[in-house]
Amino acid sequence: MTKQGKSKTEHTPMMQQYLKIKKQHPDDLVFYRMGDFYELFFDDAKLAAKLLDITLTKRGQSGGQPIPMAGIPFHAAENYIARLVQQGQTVAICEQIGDPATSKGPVERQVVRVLTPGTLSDEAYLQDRQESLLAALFNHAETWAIAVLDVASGRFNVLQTPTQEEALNELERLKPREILYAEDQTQYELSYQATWRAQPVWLFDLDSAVEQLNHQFGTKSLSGFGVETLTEALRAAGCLLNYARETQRGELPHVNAIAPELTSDSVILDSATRRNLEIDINVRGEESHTLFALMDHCSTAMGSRRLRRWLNRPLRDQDQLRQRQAAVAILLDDFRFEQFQQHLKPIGDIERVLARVALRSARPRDLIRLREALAAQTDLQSLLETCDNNVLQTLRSQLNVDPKWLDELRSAIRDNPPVVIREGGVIAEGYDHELDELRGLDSNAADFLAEMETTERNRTGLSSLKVGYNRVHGYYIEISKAQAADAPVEYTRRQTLKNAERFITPELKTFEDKALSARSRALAREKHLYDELVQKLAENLPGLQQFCEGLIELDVLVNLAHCADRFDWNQPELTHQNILTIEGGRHPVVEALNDTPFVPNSTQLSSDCRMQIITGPNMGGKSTYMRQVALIALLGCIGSFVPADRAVIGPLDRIFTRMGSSDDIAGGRSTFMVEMTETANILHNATPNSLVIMDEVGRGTSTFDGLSLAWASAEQLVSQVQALTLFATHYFEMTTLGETENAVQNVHLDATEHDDRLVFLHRVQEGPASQSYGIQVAKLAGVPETVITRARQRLAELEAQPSAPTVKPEPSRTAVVDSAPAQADLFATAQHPIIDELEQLDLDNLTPRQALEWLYRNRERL
Ligand SMILES: Nc1ncnc2c1ncn2[C@@H]1O[C@H](COP(=O)(O)OP(=O)(O)OP(=O)(O)O)[C@@H](O)[C@H]1O
Repeated sequence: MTKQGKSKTEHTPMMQQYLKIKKQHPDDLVFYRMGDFYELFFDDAKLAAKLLDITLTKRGQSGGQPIPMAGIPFHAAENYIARLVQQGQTVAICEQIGDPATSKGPVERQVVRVLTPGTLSDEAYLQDRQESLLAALFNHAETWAIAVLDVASGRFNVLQTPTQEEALNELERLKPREILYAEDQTQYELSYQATWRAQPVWLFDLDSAVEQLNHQFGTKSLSGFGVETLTEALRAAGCLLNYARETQRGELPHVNAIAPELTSDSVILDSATRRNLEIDINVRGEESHTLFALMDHCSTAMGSRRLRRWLNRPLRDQDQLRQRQAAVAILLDDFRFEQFQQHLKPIGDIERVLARVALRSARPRDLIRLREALAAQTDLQSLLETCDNNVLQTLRSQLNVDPKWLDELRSAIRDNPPVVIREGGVIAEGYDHELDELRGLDSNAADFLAEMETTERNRTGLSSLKVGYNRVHGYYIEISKAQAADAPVEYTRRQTLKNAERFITPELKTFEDKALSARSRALAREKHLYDELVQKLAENLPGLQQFCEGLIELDVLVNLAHCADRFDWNQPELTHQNILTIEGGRHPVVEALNDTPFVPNSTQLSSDCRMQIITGPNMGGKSTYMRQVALIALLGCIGSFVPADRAVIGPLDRIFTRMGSSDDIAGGRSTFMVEMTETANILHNATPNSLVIMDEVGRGTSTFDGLSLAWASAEQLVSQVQALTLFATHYFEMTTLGETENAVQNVHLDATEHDDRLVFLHRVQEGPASQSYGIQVAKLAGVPETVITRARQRLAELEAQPSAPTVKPEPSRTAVVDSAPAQADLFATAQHPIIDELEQLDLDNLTPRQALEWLYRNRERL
């Protein structure tokens, strides 16, 4: 049992206060403010000491037991809190709100904020180029609902899906740091670290959700947002809003709208596809060498976050995509994007600044950032004026903000203000008459002190005499130890230092009272003015948010133009025909990383050819080729130009990939199980508008099982599903599928042996591959020579067998294995040279001796 359980009367009054607060926050680490420290007690202290690697101490005794305690200096708390929250903890900040001078017993304290992984808005806790989202998941019957809020920007979305699997896919796309769910429902394993938090079921009540949301947006009905019928999503949204308010301990005025995200609007990418295409996380779970890492040259952090969101949610609305393309094309003209970049680069993260304005936690430097952004308005608008394009003209009008805000911020805030308003020095001179006057009194002090120092030094003849000020002890006259004994009698000792004594005089005391009061009045005035300014900005939030939205979208479009120019990408054509044509396509990331020139390849998928069966040696470039096709399609669906000489992209609804393999140890699934689950998902959900990438399906099991499964899956995809499919395989027999299915084309990647070296051509050519080169590739990879030699021998033996064992078809497999040849590996198809020679022997004209010699010679070769 923890010590918190002890009877209340056994604790000191302060501990009683602490325990009362802790009881209301059983799951949070309570940061209990004591002077210049936040203290944690009992189990909180032990956990924090472990997670932060700080010292665990003891504080006196309570209830007869020493109290475990860990302390964090107030001024360094942000860093510690950030580390705790990153590790999935929640922190309740409990401040002193009473006045210690007048309090009887412990000072009154209150939790002023709860920091949780999904509700952060302070700069110190957030990653620049990544959103930190809060979500709520709710399931009722056949509906799965997600509400998602970015507290740091105010964006609030809801969506519903008909299956759990799709809902989990959406969570994988959004990657919320914290997910709320009803306590009678389940939490799920996701591929990234998310904190799941159970909430009482009644918080998902529909009526109170609708009421809360209307209250939040100041509306009577939610129909204007297009979410009225999404009842399950509204229940999730209600619970989420309540939680966000609780943690912020206040209103969220920047959350002023809710928007539905319809899954039917986007090209769906499941989590396996997201991982395989390495959109913003590579297969090793890192950010490097991803499409996002390659493309992110956004000028602002908020632009980067938006680009990431676009890449993760490609769109189906071709009109919208064409408009984006047209905007990118205009920005490319005369390198216009470079001029925009110049003006966008100095702009800070005002999306988050505005959220902090709304939450009244904006710091002086936030306002400077806002000021800098507003200062770019005129230049950006006049640049946009020259762009004849709908999207860019809409952005231009979005950037319209009343110039009075820029004027106000210019006149109100000093150029290099301190980090916090606490010590003052933020409000500029000339902004407020009263403040200037109070400051005047304070600065006159400097003259007064200098004058006093001279007079007193002359009067006393003490050369070491100095007049000074320090925050703790106030004003003083300092005299060195050696001369201190000669201080005049009216000097009263105030403080003793190692080498000096400090004194006060009645005259200095009177001055001190006056100066300190002017200083504290000036500080109070400054704080008041600052709060008033933030309040005024907060009241004008929608206009500023619209300005910010305009900047973000402009930044992303400018970035797309930058990429098109830098990587030599071209504008794809979007069509309603169900085709995918690529000429001279490249894999953008492989191309950028490789030292050697990238070999472009073309692709043609249409009703005549719905599936390419791709064969070729390991390392030949099959995976790269297939990924490049998917990435080109994806880029086309965000409105970007693409790495190809020419591309025509039909209407896509989903991109599926089944590639590589990894154990899902956490989920308890073997490599083969993962492979088959992903294959099942594709076979169930792909449509003729889906792009399907299958890499080596079936390789995780025995040859015949694997080949049969690969065959049947491919057959189903091409004949029933009719999806646009790229199917790479090492099962050479798969290349005969085209004999029965017209819409199947064989292509291969090739290699040649040159001076005993294997050279990969990386060129996609028509027809099936003729050789596997597996052993040569193994040699390249450094497999020991003895093993390579033995492998060659074994290969020859296998190839020399008259025929490999045939499969006895089970009834259910008949269709597959009827046409599946006996030996299932590409190695086996190349005829051994000895058999070639044997076939060519002219037996009728061979002497017995010659025949025997031939036998001896060739036995040696085996
Ligand atoms: N078109 C290309 N141009 C230049 N280099 C390429 C090209 N395609 C692939 N490569 C290079 O070849 C390497 C191997 O390619 P990839 O992984 O696609 O081969 P693979 O055929 O899928 O191999 P495996 O069957 O072993 O998975 C890549 O890492 C890349 O460096």
